[in-house]
Amino acid sequence: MADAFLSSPPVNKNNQFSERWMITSAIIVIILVGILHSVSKLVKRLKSQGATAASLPPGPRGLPIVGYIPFLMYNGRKIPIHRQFNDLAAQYGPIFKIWVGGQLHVVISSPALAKQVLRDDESNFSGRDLPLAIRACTYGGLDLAGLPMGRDWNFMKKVVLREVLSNPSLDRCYELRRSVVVKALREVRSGQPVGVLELAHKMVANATMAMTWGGSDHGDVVDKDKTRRLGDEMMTLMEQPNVSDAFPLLARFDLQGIGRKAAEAAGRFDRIITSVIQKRFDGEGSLIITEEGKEKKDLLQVLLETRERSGAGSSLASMNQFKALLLDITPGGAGNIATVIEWAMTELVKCDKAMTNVKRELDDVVGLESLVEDHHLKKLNYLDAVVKETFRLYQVIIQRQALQPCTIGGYDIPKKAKVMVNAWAIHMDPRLWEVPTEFRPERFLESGNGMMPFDFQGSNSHFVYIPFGSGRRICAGINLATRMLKYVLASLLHSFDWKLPAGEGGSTVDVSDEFTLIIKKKKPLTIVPTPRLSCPDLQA
Ligand code: HEM
Repeated sequence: MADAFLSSPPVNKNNQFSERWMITSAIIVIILVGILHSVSKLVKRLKSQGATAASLPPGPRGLPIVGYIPFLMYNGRKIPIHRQFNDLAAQYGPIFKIWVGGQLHVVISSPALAKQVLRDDESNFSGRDLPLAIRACTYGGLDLAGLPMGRDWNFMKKVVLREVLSNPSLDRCYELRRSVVVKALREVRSGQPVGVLELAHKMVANATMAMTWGGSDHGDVVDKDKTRRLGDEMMTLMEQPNVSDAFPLLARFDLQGIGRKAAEAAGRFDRIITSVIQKRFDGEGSLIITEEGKEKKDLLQVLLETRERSGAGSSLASMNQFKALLLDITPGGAGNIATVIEWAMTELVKCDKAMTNVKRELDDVVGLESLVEDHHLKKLNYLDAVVKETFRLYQVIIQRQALQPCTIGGYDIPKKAKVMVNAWAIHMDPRLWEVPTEFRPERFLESGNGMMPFDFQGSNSHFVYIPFGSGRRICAGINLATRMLKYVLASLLHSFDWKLPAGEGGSTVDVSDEFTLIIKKKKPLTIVPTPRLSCPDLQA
């Protein structure tokens, strides 16, 4: 972040130093004034809500004004935030606080307290404090993840769960994702190293776009690669730490330029989505007729028909909310899925036993003469366990905001405090999981320990397993995420044998991670494919 402050362009070599010094000093003064103002406002707010420092959760001392930011960012070891929070929980307990600039963050690391936040007291913890870049990219927070829980959110969530991303709707657009995935498999060359994240991202993002609005294969409206790159650009901006988020008074200065860049990228994305929707209103490209003569609807078509039925033009059905929802699906959801695929492949190339088991199951269920198809997925139990175990190891922090002052675990939580459930810490707790750091898909196949079977809702595992959050604000894309992830992962594993490049062994694979909005692999996984199917579909 410091670099961003100091990187104003030099005008003249001779006075470069004094120019920089003046700009830097000016920025520092603005920051200090802004920070002091934010802090004094916050102290007043806390006092007015009756929360005293003594009744807040315990936590590490930060520095005046900036709070704990320097320790999180410059601790010399670059430890990702989910791991730092886990270390702090070991010191301060399952609920602790830190100040990030003028903002109070409360971090939760136990199933019982997660249940209170996500389920028992969910309407109070249903807020989301959106970073400015996310607001800029989602029409001011109009996407489903950003909308406050209320009439519009209820309507949109119902539309998504019952119509757009329901299983029947995803069945209807299977051909659209299949054609993209098969095309990408055909492009994989035997013996040539493949960057797994890049390939998975291309497959998932293009397939998601094809499912969502038909893509360029069906209507020549959108250049898929260009749109995917634009989506990446937006995601990168959303993930960047922004000083304006920690010190809202500085937001108007947009010191890092993140707000401006995000608004500009969002404008370009909006033009794409608007042109796609306009074509639909003009009656173009709404239905796809497959080779078997069946009509298939893409997700946008389902969305527009639902909007029509619900009375188009009402505030509930505001067009920007619908457009923002498309952004949740792609690029938002697609990026998450590709990241989890890279983690799953990483664990499998490291673990011969799991790789052998998953391949044996694919051979039994699918056979070496066929590609994986959607209908096979329900029978792939070991693959299901691999996916669940990958979610356990690489899941993330669930972010909410308190809408009213309240208490958790006996501590006061003031209104507007950011409440973060560190799902990763819960998934890694040795009191809850046997050898939690080990990749062991079998733990999701076993039964009889009183907590099985694990699902993705949180409640039947007593909040020990919460990769998609829980309660009414639970992830809206579970169906799409799990079906797409299993389909792409199974297709890659069944179509090719994957080996590490010469000289690398399973034990040497780098598994270091970093936290942005999700847990990402720091060093991309590169592996080498050898075809294993005698299947005409793969011969282009
Ligand atoms: C690997 C895949 C994914 C993971 C691990 C994941 C995880 C999550 C988590 C942890 C939350 C917060 C839930 C809470 O606050 O309790 C969430 C919310 C959400 N996710 Fe996902 N997600 C994934 C994929 C997707 C996809 C593909 C979509 C596509 C539509 C999606 C759409 C959403 C939306 C709209 C919300 C906000 C729901 C609300 O606030 O009501 N996610 N997701």
